[in-house]
Amino acid sequence: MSAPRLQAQGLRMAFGGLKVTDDVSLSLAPGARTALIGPNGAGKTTLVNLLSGALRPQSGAVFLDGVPVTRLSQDTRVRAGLVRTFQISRLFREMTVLDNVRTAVLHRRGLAARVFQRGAQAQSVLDDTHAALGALGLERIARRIVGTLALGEQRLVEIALALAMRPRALLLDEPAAGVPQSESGRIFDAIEQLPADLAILLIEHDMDLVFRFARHIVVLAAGALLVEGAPAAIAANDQVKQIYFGRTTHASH
Ligand SMILES: Nc1ncnc2c1ncn2[C@@H]1O[C@H](COP(=O)(O)OP(=O)(O)OP(=O)(O)O)[C@@H](O)[C@H]1O
Repeated sequence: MSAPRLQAQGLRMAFGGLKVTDDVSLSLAPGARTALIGPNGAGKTTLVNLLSGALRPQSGAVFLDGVPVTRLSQDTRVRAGLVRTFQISRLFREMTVLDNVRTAVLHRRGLAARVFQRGAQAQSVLDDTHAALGALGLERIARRIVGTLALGEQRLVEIALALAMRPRALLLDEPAAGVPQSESGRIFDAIEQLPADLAILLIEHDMDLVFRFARHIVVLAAGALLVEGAPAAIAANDQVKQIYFGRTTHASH
């Protein structure tokens, strides 16, 4: 059997005495559509930081296609295909959508320093740029200045940037955060169009969006993996209702 696309094994992280990641293991196959949920403070962001390399675990390991990446920097992980988007915008607001995505393509190719030189116009760079824009339906606004776009469109550009890095595993950290509900559907329409083979781990608070997206759900509580499974099983799980929603469906007798 081939290795999982993305795997975490026994990750542990504590801040002071607080166990924020408590022996967490999870596995995403190619094409996974997995959501990571849990109440505020459950440790979701910390787990994504451990997977992406923003934090080093105190113990445990992260593997990409079976290769340990635990000791690699965030940037090296990105180049290996382990890519995240951010809750906070990292876009160049004064540049066009096209130039933002092109910069990401150049970065992946290690050509970032040459962004304003002729090499940047190389056809293959433009091809990759347009492929990422097209995948998110952004060709129409490619020449617009990012700072002038609606927030929902800016979030789509962030995903295009991540896609330009040619991810094998993509960590989507609240892709619709701060976006009006009227625009969040469009973001998830775009997410549904992402390459089928890509393994995606989504952190999302909106349960409608979680259940729309996920084929598998991982529930964290107090830093530990509480339960994981198919969406229907998670929705029916009393422990999840108790800990995540603070209630159960059991009638009291
Ligand atoms: N650098 C840090 N130093 C100390 N404590 C931290 C640090 N980062 C996170 N924590 C604590 O770890 C716990 C988990 O935080 P984390 O942000 O990972 O949870 P979360 O599930 O993403 O929460 P939310 O849904 O509110 O974003 C919280 O109690 C938080 O206060």
